[in-house]
Amino acid sequence: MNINNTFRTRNMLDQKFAQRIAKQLTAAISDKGYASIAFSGGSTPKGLFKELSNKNIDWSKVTITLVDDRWVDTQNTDSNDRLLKENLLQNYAANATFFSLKQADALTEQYLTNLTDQANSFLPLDVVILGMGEDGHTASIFPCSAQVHQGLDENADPALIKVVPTTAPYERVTFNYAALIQASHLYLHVVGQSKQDVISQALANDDAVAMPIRAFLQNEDKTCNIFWAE
Ligand SMILES: O=C(O)[C@H](O)[C@@H](O)[C@H](O)[C@H](O)COP(=O)(O)O
Repeated sequence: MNINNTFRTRNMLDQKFAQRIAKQLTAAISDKGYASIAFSGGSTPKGLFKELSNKNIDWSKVTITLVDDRWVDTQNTDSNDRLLKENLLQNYAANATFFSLKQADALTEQYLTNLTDQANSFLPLDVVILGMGEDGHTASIFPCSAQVHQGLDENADPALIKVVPTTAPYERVTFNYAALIQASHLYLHVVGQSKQDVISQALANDDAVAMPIRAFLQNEDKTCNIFWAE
């Protein structure tokens, strides 16, 4: 099931979304003593990051990570790691623990096994914020990649996997569907009319391999909250 939260402006969306997330992280901390959240990269979430960084919650109890990252140096302007450090891990949120997906130079199976083992210390995530490309990819589960079935496998163990898209640059590291769908609070954050049209296309049939976002929007047991502004 999907709940649509539509806003007149991106700034209003960012403000309301940051309030909602801060409340849910605080509730998780009071419930179990800690909280974990995974953000998407790309251009959409920058305003949200800035709003959230100024929320005065107990960030020292929060682990922040990414749903995916490009396998580039963390100083590269295309690095989601860099995007998060420059825009979210500032102000109050600087006190959070950041779990980077780029912790080595070589992207090997052993690295991914070790990274998954480390991530298991904070899985399942309390909050996951997905983005979406025009092709219906989400995280780095790309329809064009040879790893799309692996990424969408609902029977897989929650894991971080390697994906090599053919329609986007860089090798990627991404949490798989099995890890992301376990989130207590699942969101899709998109802006602009073209993304709204992609969502309509995604809801028109159930072929998740063609549009991986479908696996999240059409999961019968998990509500996906769509936050959208023009
Ligand atoms: O690393 C990434 O690029 C993201 O995690 C990816 O899934 C992103 O959310 C979409 O591609 C939307 O990107 P925009 O916000 O730039 O449209």
